[in-house]
Amino acid sequence: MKAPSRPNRPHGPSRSGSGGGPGPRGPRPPQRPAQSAGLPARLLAADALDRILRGNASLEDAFINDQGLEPRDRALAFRIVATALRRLGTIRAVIAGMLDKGAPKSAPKVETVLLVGAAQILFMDVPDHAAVGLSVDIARGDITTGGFAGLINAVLRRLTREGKERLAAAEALNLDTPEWLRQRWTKAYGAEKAKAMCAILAHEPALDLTVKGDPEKWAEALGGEVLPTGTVRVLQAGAVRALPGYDDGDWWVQDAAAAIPARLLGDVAGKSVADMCAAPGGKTAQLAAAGAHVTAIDRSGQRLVRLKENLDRLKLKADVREGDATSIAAGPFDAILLDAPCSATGTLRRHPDIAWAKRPGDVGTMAALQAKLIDHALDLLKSGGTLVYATCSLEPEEGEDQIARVLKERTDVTRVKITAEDVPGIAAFITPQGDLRTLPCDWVRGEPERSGLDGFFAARLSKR
Ligand SMILES: C[S@@+](CC[C@H](N)C(=O)[O-])C[C@H]1O[C@@H](n2cnc3c(N)ncnc32)[C@H](O)[C@@H]1O
Repeated sequence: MKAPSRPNRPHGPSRSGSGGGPGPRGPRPPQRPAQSAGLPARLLAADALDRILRGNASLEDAFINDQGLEPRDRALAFRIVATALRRLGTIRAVIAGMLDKGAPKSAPKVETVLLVGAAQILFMDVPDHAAVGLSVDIARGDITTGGFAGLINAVLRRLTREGKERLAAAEALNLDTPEWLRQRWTKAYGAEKAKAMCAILAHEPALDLTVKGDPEKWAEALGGEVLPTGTVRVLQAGAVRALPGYDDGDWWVQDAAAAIPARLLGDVAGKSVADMCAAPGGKTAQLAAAGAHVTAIDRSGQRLVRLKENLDRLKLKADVREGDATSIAAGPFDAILLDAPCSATGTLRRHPDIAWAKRPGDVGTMAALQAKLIDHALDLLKSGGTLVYATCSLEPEEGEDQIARVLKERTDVTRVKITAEDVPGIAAFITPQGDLRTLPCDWVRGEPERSGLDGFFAARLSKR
């Protein structure tokens, strides 16, 4: 069963995977080829996955050191790792069922190589012999895993034969979303929504783009469709940088939900607007493209480098400032967008690593920081100015509860209810209180890969 990831044919090896008769631990691993065309992508995938699972790297950061790799190989490596992370609980259960003593503890990278191979065999349209053979090649090329090449070969070959039944049994256990998150979502949104959210997280999301010009034109050029909010959604066509319009700065990657908050500030042309937690700059770009004088603030210098690169590519301008938004001296501003740092549990479709990196305590830690950020943002706002607060979190402590607190504590602040007229297509996301709440399972648009959007919360406040 090769599902539910989207088809992906790597330009891979032609090796047969046959390696002679069985050895003491099962079939002998295939002979190592002189050069396998698909190997660089798998090596990068194994290295990145290892750094995520054992080095606490984020999915994004794990792919920073990929210089020199073909964009096509990089894109394939990324999809392998994202698939392995998206289905981590299930794949681990399947592998555990085939290893009496579990993966060797003395060589943790063996598990990584098995995960990389299993993700391809179970969920991607990669020929089985390529997935097995290249995993064995990775093992042989690493001193810590070389001695386990036979084991890896045997497990993965068995998986090609028995994967379907083993997958069905493991999938029934719902292991791909950590239990603490399932419980939280059930409490906040009910069992049915929580189940639907977990279900959509198993699927690779489409590529969402915010375009500078006419969305219809770009949807046609990229083979995508225009969503009700104006985002262009494309079933991913490989490397993003190779798509038409990238080099010319005609669009940028931004989830459909992430594109809504900046628009809740209304017409910002000519206004002074602070983007308080701005990097890597998706919302700064929206504000600048809408004609605002943007001050883009972020505490991370490294992330601001990316913001500047993004603005340069898009030919947009902002006053970029490195600083702590809980205390920075700036403004006052006509309007402020506070896209606050958060647990990011709304973005698991695109960042499946987050599900395994976060801990329950992170929600409270982020909520405390958000409260400080909101208070300072309000202080930097002109009287009569508008603040839009947003987080890509599904946790009420980082959304609804923040607004309830601020409205209770500050008499100089009122909620300006979000309405369906603010942004086309958002009516279904407006809460009874007049805030915005999207869930990953919203927007069912045919097959799951075309559906869904990030989980976001947004509220609009005005300072008297
Ligand atoms: C959700 S991301 C922002 C995404 C960005 N608005 C966009 O659309 O591309 C949160 C950002 O907050 C920044 N951040 C975290 N704590 C901060 C603080 N105290 N002051 C300023 N920025 C902070 C992080 O470095 C990160 O770039």
